[in-house]
Amino acid sequence: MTPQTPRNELHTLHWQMSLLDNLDVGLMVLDSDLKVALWNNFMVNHSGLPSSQVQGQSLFSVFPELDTLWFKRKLNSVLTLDNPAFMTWEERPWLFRFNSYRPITGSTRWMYQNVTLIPLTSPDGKIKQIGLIIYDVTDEAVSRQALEKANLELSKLSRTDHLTGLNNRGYWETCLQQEFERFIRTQQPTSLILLDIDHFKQVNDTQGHLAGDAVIRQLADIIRQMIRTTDIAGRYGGEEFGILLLNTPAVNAEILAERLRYAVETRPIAYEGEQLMVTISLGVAAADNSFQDYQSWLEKADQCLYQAKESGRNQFVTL
Ligand SMILES: Nc1nc2c(ncn2[C@@H]2O[C@H](COP(=O)(O)OP(=O)(O)OP(=O)(O)O)[C@@H](O)[C@H]2O)c(=O)[nH]1
Repeated sequence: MTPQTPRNELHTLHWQMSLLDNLDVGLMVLDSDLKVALWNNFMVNHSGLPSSQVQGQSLFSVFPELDTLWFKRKLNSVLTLDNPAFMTWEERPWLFRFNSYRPITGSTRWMYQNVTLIPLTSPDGKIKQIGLIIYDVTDEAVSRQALEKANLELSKLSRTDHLTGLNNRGYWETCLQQEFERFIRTQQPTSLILLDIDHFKQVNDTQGHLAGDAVIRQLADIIRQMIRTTDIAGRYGGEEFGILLLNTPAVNAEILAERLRYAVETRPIAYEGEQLMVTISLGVAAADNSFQDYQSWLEKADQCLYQAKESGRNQFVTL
């Protein structure tokens, strides 16, 4: 070693510290008694606390809002197992409640963080410390959440009927199939109502297609108001609707069928200053072990609906 070496090492250490200080990630070192030993500029800027105010202080006295029990357990496991640990924003959005200053993500108030905890050992292997690296992942978190929201919206749209907001035929039929399979497994009573607007062609022909649409929407509203949250309603065809009633025997499904029939018969539909009156016919069929598949169940309800039409409309039929 030349006499210059210590000065060179000091010099190297100095610029290394300067680099660490100016990294765009949070760096901090905790002693084994959880006092702060290093606090870089990122932490100063985002916490508003200068190094002089934090260094040598217990982390938990500087940040009383930290979840002490949980975080101490994490820190202790890093110290005792000598293994790094990671915390992602999906588990906990942030460790330190710093404001978010990201320009493209003005929608969030707090900075989302990923945190890495690293066990640090002194050259003699005796003194243990923990290094914390805090990453600002606000942009990633916000765009991921926006994407998830958009996907949810898309999947909702793909199973929704545009005119009524009820489930569309494809999705509703999938539910029907699932519920039929559940019935076979559990033998819990499950019923199905198919309903259709009477002489709907006349509404279209005399009042126009838009009036017809208003009638379909109003009927969907009545269905929505009258069913339970566990029931599943869908627009099966043009002016035909299906309702799946979970945990409901036919006798109770008939009560709902009659309530719907009565509500439609007695509630005039306002359309462009006119009061339109319509009626509906309904077929009610409970799931049965004799059905081969869900289509047989649907056919049974359709036969009932057909009989209701044949018997004069504005009524329900159960077979
Ligand atoms: N306005 C409107 N009409 C529709 C829609 N979908 C289907 N229709 C009409 O619904 C009518 C169905 O007529 P039909 O199947 O003959 O039955 P109906 O006149 O209701 O007679 P019954 O069912 O026997 O009482 C047709 O005129 C279709 O054009 C829709 O989304 N909007």
